[in-house]
Formats: sequence, C-alpha cells, structure tokens
Amino acid sequence: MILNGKELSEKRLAIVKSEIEKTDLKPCLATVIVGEDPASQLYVRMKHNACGKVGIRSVGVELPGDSMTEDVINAVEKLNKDPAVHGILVQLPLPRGIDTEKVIESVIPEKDVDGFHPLNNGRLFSGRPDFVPCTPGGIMTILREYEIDPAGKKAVVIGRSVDVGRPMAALLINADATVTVCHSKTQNLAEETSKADILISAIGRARFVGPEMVKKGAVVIDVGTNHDENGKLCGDVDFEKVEPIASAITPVPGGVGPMTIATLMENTLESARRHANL
Ligand SMILES: Nc1nc2c(c(=O)[nH]1)N[C@@H](CN(C=O)c1ccc(C(=O)N[C@@H](CCC(=O)O)C(=O)O)cc1)CN2
Ligand SMILES: [Mg+2]
Repeated sequence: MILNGKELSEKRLAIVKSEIEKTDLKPCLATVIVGEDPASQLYVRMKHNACGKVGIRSVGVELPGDSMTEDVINAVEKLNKDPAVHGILVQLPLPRGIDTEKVIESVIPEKDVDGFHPLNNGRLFSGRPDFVPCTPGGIMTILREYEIDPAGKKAVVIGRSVDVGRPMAALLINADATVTVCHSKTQNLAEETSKADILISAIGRARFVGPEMVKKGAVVIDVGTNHDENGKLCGDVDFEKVEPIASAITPVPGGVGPMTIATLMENTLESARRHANL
C-alpha cells in the first residue's frame, strides 16, 4: 500500500480551511528566512501558498545571509510582541555562523508552531506534548489515518536530529511503540532496521535503505528529500526495491513532505484558537 501524503495533506488542509471559515479567527503565520538557499526559499514559498489556500494570513521576513544571530533574534522578538501573529517559524538550516539554538529559543513557546523550542521539546519528551515538530507530527497523522497503530510494535528510527529523529522517537514512545534510534555510529545498522515493524528513515542519503534492511511486511516511512546523481528528487529509501516487500510505504515526493506543511497549518490554527480562548 502506498501511504499517500499528498492526498492526505489536501484532506487535512480542507479541514483547516473549513474550521477557519466557521469562526471569526484571523490566524497569521510569520516566516523568517535568512539568506538565499534555494531549497529553503522553496519550502517557505510552499508554506505561504498553503496559508493562502486555507485562509491563514502569512507574513514573511527575509534577512540577508550575512545577518548576525542578534539580527535574527530581533526580528523574532518583534513577531513575538505582535498580537496579530499566532505562529512564528524560522526556516532551517540557518547560515553557518548563526547560533541556531539561541534563535530557536527566542521564539516564545506559545507561537512556536514548529515545535522546536526546548520547552515544547521537554513537554513532548515528558509525554505531555504541546506543539509538536511538523514532520514527525505529520508522520503520526499518516499512521493514524491509515490505521497503523504503533502500540506494541517495534519501531526503528534512522537519524537522531533534533527536528526529526528525536521527536519522532518521543512520539512513538508516547504511542506505546518499542523504539530504537539508529545513527552514524550504530553498528550492524541493517540488523537493527531488519527488526522494525515500523521503519522511519531520516538520514538524508539518497536511496540508502535497500530491501536487505527491511523486514517483510514492514511499514516504511521515508523522510528524506535528496537528489540522486541525475538531480532527480528521491528519498532515503530505494522505493522501487523496497515497495514490493513493505506492507505500506511513503513515496518521495508526495509522502511525508506535504504532511509537514499540513501539520504546520494545523499548529497555526491551534495557536490562533488559543489566542482567542476558543
Ligand atoms: N523551520 C523549519 N525548517 C525546516 C523544516 C521544518 O519543519 N521547519 N523541515 C524541513 C524542510 N521542509 C519544511 O520546512 C519541507 C521539506 C519538504 C517538503 C515537501 O513537501 N517536499 C515535497 C517535494 C518538494 C520538492 O519538489 O522539492 C515532497 O516531499 O513531496 C515540505 C517541507 C527542513 N527545514
Ligand atoms: Mg521537516
């Protein structure tokens, strides 16, 4: 079975749109982008487009690539104070030289719709999640909507990044899975991944996960957005070879990526609701 993130994201966006239409809410998302990385520009554009589709107002702050950490924090602090702004996201990665942690910590947790602030992180890891990072949050929505219950299953996450691998592991633990996190120092990676009922790859290496790493019947979730040697967009998983042995699998494009954006819209609506005490 193909887990169609594109289709599901459209369904979730339509729900956000109709929820907004039912209320007097005027949700607003602010994006902050530093520098001219084309991928980051694309993702921010996609976020503004999604806002337009669902009726969320969006404002974009663009800062030059040679900005200092303080410049970015000043821009965030203005948005923190603006009562019309309900969600703030700083597009990652930031240019080298900027202190990413400091910038993330400058977003007030109430507007942290990316779920990256340490307070929101701590809540997630304490089993009391509030705003959850959009990629792992979107993956949990895929699993739920396709009625794949992680409870009692063995889940293996490849990658321990702060934005995907770690929160993904926490969400799966909260959903009663038995979770293993693999990373660059893991020995016998294939031995670990082959035990997974649910395998989630977030390592950023084109077609790295082959059939020898996947148990027959596993659910395979591909977070990778890579380009192969011909410049073609592809995931971490060798889709052609793994799809026949998986019971369910996300494609790239059209899997996890669109769900990241849909989850961001959901988080922004939730933030606007709280602001209005709804
Ligand atoms: N502040 C944040 N920065 C980053 C995040 C994030 O959640 N918050 N995640 C990634 C990038 N990202 C969103 O920002 C993102 C990546 C990919 C997609 C997506 O829909 N991809 C499409 C393919 C698009 C293409 O043609 O390249 C797909 O998979 O179908 C959405 C969002 C890092 N930074
Ligand atoms: Mg992401």
